[in-house]
Amino acid sequence: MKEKNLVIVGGGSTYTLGIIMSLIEEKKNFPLKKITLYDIDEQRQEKIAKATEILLKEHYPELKDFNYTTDKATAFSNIDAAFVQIRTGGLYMRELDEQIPLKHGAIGQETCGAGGMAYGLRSITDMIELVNDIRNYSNDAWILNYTNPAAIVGLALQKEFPDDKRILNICDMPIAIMKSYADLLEKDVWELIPEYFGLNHFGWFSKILDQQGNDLTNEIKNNIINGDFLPADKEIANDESWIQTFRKARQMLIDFPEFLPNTYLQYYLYPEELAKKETPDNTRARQVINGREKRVHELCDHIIFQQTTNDINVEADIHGVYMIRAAASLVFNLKETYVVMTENNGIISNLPADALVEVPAILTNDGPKAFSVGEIPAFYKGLIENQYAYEKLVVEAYYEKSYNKLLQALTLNRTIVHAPQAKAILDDLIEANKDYWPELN
Ligand SMILES: NC(=O)c1ccc[n+]([C@@H]2O[C@H](COP(=O)([O-])OP(=O)(O)OC[C@H]3O[C@@H](n4cnc5c(N)ncnc54)[C@H](O)[C@@H]3O)[C@@H](O)[C@H]2O)c1
Ligand SMILES: O=P(O)(O)OC[C@H]1O[C@H](O[C@H]2[C@H](O)[C@@H](O)[C@@H](O)O[C@@H]2CO)[C@H](O)[C@@H](O)[C@@H]1O
Ligand SMILES: [Mn+2]
Repeated sequence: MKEKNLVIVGGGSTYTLGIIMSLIEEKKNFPLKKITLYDIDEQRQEKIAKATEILLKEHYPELKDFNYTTDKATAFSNIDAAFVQIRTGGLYMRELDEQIPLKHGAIGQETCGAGGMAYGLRSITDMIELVNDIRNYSNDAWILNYTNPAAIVGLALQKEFPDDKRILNICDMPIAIMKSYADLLEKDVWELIPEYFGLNHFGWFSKILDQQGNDLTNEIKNNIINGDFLPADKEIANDESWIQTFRKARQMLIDFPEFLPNTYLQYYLYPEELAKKETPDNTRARQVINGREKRVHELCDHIIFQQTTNDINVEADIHGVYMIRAAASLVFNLKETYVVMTENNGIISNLPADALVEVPAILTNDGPKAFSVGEIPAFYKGLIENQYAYEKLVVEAYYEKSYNKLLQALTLNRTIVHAPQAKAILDDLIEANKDYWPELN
């Protein structure tokens, strides 16, 4: 395989070091000539980049070039793939996204409900600009976007770049859940073949098969109902919030036993219960600031101080490996199957054609080729249509600068429902996001 050039956009992200470690482990699957980190925050990126430089020198000596920059021309010229992982407004704004709805009794969450809507309206402008910038310099590069809320960002990109077939919106949640299934079954996650349908952070596994075609679904369901379903990926295995989230899958399965749920459905199925559990001074953003962000920055400081990675474990994580293998399948036309987002166009036959559905697809150099799902039952169809209407209204509201459409969107969202509550949350979010959102009519 000919070596490729990769840029990681949002180089200062808490995920970059994990991606680099995963690129090291996956170098045979996705051989690289050059890695570039790009960020708008020079200082935040520098810490990660300096540690990355040492890591790569010691573990990826074959790599011909590593650099980090805030210059778009340097970052985006002559690249084959871009991983995009930005956070407009940073963790500071994430905390407000989580606290503001909570103040009004609703779920505060990074991608679900009102918090997700606020984050979506912030992300769209930057994501459109980034895609245009990348296309200015590298017209054929594959753009893997996992900037959140991926459902809303993905819909906006689909609207803005309808003819660009080299943008793939992708999320690691399905594979992270499959990793937990694999642990229950004492199998390797890559041996499992998923049948999955829905929207991003809003879907279900209808079946899990092994490589021989044996159906493992009932065994998984029994294990979840009779055992303790826990996060398995090392990144989240000891994280109390993720432990509680995975455990909630048992309740979802008892209440709705037909399909295996994405863990994010907890926010839509039990909104009042989950909102009551949240505390405004310790929402997830605060936990990430005191947890993953602190851990990653301390690790970088340690590597930079020692000028070696000799005393640390260089370990890939499921998030990084998933993005890298999916990218390799696109770039090298490997025709492997991954759960990704793609325009519906009849894949789920009783959902709108323009919905951005999350389903298994073969990743080729001509883009994702999704397997047909067919008709889905009324309960799932109803839930998805409601959620899709919310997502679509958010994107329309962004383009039309429409207060009214945002109010409609929030009122539709299952984490809110009540119009006066939606209005109060929206008014507070407008104030908090005045530096980021379009001015509404
Ligand atoms: N879809 C998924 O499965 C998935 C999984 C993990 C993370 N994510 C997403 O990845 C992103 C990064 O998460 P994080 O917690 O590491 O956040 P973070 O704040 O630590 O990192 C984001 C980085 O992006 C930079 N940035 C912001 N705007 C930018 C722009 N316009 N251009 C270039 N860089 C910019 C910031 O300076 C920061 O260094 C978030 O959107 C998060 O939701 C998605
Ligand atoms: O609350 P956070 O910031 O810890 O996580 C939010 C993200 O959660 C999912 O992704 C990952 C997680 O980020 C990562 O560390 C991994 O090891 O496990 C999680 C589940 O796969 C989600 O898919 C992302 O969209 C969220 O941003
Ligand atoms: Mn995700």
